[in-house]
Amino acid sequence: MDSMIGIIGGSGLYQIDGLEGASWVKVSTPWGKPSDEVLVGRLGGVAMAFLPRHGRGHVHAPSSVNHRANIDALKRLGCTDVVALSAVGSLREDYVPGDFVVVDQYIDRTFAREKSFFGSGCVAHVGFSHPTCARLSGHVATAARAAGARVHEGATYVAMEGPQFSTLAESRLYRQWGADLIGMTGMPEAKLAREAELCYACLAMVTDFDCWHPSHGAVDVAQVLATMGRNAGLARDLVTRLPALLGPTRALCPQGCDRALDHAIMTAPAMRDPELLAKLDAVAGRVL
Ligand SMILES: CSC[C@H]1O[C@H](OP(=O)(O)O)[C@H](O)[C@@H]1O
Ligand SMILES: Nc1ncnc2[nH]cnc12
Repeated sequence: MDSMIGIIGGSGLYQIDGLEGASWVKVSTPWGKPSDEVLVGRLGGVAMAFLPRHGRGHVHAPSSVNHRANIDALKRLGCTDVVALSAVGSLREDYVPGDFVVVDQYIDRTFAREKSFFGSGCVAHVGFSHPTCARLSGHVATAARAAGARVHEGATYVAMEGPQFSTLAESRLYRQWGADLIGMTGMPEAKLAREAELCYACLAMVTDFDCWHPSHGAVDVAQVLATMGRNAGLARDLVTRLPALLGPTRALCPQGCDRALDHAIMTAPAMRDPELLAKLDAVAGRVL
């Protein structure tokens, strides 16, 4: 199968450079509008698609990002792999602003978002014990190191609703839970990518110490933007290294991300809602 790499850019990363034949493409989805048009092109012989999560100019708040439309649009364009870039606060002493961290677990504290493509009329339960793709995450770590970043592999990301930053009590609680990083957008993006059978990896860029650290002031947007400003070049550089690592064609995912729906759908074929099935054409067409 041909590879196509989708990149979701987070706060401070609203475009990438170097795509050959690049153009912004409007993608319609049955789930509404994606955050923006998608920048589609090729790099090193591999197709790539870039979508800024908050839209160019940062117009969508964390709770109003249409993650279903974003993931559907990338799947519909033919993406096989999705790399999500995210600004995060660190909940650990040893993950400092400027570090890059490959996420491998999540705690979902969001509550005001659509979290599934499925529902009444077509019920599905995908496995999610390992929410990211280990193969893709490995390539992302390699690319980030090659670009010169300090990289940590394996971290738990707590996704909060926002848009306000956390209270001190919450920040301390998340540390006690064993969370390493905090952000507002990792969920339900990762859940939806799994439902859409996409290999998904998240590279988090530490911008601050949230508010728990006794020797650092509480996070504010100025801090996040200042760190992102220093890191955006690194982020763009590592993205250009991914095609050579993934290659133009791709073997089946060893972890089965690309077959997540094989045994997930519960609703009897005769009882499925044709309207919902039509909306699931890109996400679940393989098994419906
Ligand atoms: C500008 S700080 C809060 C904002 O930054 C992060 O966004 P993203 O994950 O898209 O990089 C965080 O989740 C909040 O949305
Ligand atoms: N401290 C923090 N909390 C939530 N989201 C963030 N994004 C960047 N820093 C953050």
